[in-house]
Amino acid sequence: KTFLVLGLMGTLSLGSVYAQEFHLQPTPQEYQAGQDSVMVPVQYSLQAETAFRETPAFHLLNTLFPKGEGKDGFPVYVGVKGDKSVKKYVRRVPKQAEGYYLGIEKDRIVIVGADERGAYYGVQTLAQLMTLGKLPLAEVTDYPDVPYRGVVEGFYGTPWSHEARLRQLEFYGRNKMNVYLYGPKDDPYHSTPNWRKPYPAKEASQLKELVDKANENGVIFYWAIHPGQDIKWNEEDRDLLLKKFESMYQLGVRAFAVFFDDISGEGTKAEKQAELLNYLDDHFVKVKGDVEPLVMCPTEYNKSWSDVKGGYLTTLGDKLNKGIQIMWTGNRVIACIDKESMDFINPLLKRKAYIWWNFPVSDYVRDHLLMGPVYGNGLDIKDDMSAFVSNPMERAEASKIALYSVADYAWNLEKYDSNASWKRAIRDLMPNHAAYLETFAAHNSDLGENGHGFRRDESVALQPALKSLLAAYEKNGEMDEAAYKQVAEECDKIIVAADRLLASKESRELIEEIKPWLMQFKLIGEYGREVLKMVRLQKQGGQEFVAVHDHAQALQTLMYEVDATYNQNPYQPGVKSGSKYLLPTFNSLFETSTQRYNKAAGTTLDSRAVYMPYTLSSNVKQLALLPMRQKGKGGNVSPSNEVIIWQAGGEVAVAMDYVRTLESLLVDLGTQGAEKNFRLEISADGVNWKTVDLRPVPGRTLLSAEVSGMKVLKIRFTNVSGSEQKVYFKQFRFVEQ
Ligand SMILES: CC1=[NH+][C@H]2[C@@H](O1)O[C@H](CO)[C@@H](O)[C@@H]2O
Repeated sequence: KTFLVLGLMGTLSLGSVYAQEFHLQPTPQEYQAGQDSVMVPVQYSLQAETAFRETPAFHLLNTLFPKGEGKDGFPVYVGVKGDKSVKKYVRRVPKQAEGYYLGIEKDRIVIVGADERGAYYGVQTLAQLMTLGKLPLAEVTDYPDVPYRGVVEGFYGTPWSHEARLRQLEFYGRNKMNVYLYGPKDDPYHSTPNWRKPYPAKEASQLKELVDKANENGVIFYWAIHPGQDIKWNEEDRDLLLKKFESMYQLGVRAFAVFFDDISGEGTKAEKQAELLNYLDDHFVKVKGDVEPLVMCPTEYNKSWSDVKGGYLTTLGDKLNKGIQIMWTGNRVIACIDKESMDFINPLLKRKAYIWWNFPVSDYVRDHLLMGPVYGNGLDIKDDMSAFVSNPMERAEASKIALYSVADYAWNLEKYDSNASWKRAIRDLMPNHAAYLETFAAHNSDLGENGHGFRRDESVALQPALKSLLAAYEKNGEMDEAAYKQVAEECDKIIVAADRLLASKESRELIEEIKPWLMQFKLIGEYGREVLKMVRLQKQGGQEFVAVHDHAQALQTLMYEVDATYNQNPYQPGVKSGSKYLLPTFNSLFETSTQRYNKAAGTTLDSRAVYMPYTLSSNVKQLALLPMRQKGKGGNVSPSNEVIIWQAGGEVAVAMDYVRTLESLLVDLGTQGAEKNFRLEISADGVNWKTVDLRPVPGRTLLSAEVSGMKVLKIRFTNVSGSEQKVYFKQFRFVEQ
């Protein structure tokens, strides 16, 4: 039970305010603070075995006191169960691994770990209490629910930088996370083609530095290999893999993993995978004697991909040496973990699954940031999993909001409170801008439509006002004044928050990561402000509506430009913000108010809310209504599944809002030889046309146009065969430079 009697007397004027919000992270199993406190000592005298001085706990302790260690300092008794120096307290120490007892008394501080890492965690907790300005007379009896807690850097996309990883490892130490698994999919020495090769000198020395940093912070650095796509099940590859592990061992790595996820072919065979892992276990791990248990990620790593009757999972469960950990992402690739998930997998694996939780990873929704609370995992499964590690975003600093709460959850499941933890995570990340970061994070948490169907809540506090404002106005043109006021105030908060964060001196690495989203966020706040004015003016019928409408459209264009300029990756390019409720609501209000104004004033103001720089026109009936899609820095005409009856001379044209420069253009009519019957033309002024070559892509019906560098205002594609053509309209897509 955690009860925080914080009746710390007036002496803690500043502290007592802060103390009200004070909360140890992660939430301890048991924390009892009395009425009294002692001054934070400026010096300490160490009462410990000499061996203690070699441990990370000592190095951390030694940084906590301004005047360091001295024989007249405040006595600090610290050690692990069995040490003479702390014998008196041994009964207070929890039996769980990594547990600790921390006692703050009038004349001493006592820290006893169940083991070395427990002592380190006791010092981390002391460090947090010392920020209170005075040390409460307190007792903390604490231990983790889940044995392994931390992060697997296992995402697709730009691997974290060396500096980002160093910062992460300190963060893990502070949050009592004890594992970091290095496995970035796009590191060529982790995966195919170079998993067989040792790292080049620079990368090798950086990895050594990471291992040292991890050790300092009580973190087990797991190096993972991802050989499955091209591994041969023979002695040569097995020995090459062993040699690679040996080269990593020479760099200081003492924990190893083998990932077989996202592969096809020979490498997916369970018997072979088990044979290899057992070989490594018997001939490397057990031989070295100072290496952590092996971890493996199976090819069938989630229930929706598993075929229990096929026997893949049961083969691993039956054949893998008992000490080897097997990872699991839950019922689907992206899924929250609950009791039912664990009851499915553990019997098959014949061990507690090592949870690889795919959140806040965003490599399948790269235009979104996942800054919301960590919620949806069961609070009743602490005894069902051997680990809970999070696969984060490629934006390391932005991932810390979720990672803070993952640490909180995995340490003490029953006491976990997702919303309270989320607020603390934000304050921990930006103490001086917490309110602004919370405003931003609240509206940047959902993923948008995605292939995994995984969604998150967003704009939770504002949702009701957004909904009732929209409903009142759209259904019967009424104004819900209370909702209007709340949304208007939120727009002001959004604009201020974006500016303050963009200009902040604090956490520059975070701001640089999320800058495009902050820019987009500000534009959304300004857009919302204008749209609210439009709604008000439309009801009054004032002429000023037009000017405000045009300003709102200008903001739509600026939002489009941000989306088309930044984060242009080949998967989900662009910058989406407030995409679940905030922006859709503003867009609906924009469209409805403009349509209503047009009707009343007989005007033809453009009521399309989502800025679209490209306009389709066609005299081919079945093409005329196909929507244009803007995607990243380019556009495409939505394909049609029908057979198109394309009359002789029929054409499809795309007009740009202003002259742009093309990089590439692809057309696919689903029939060979289409380039003989159709002509592609480009115009930079809408008057003069130039025919462009259409090159068939070998073996496909795809035609590629040589347009790189061409200025374009209009594109035209015409049936010049002189007769009707029956073709498909599978692709018409261009990319700008
Ligand atoms: C175990 C596993 N392997 C893949 C898969 O989960 O999906 C993740 C999210 O796309 C991706 O980052 C990861 O590399």
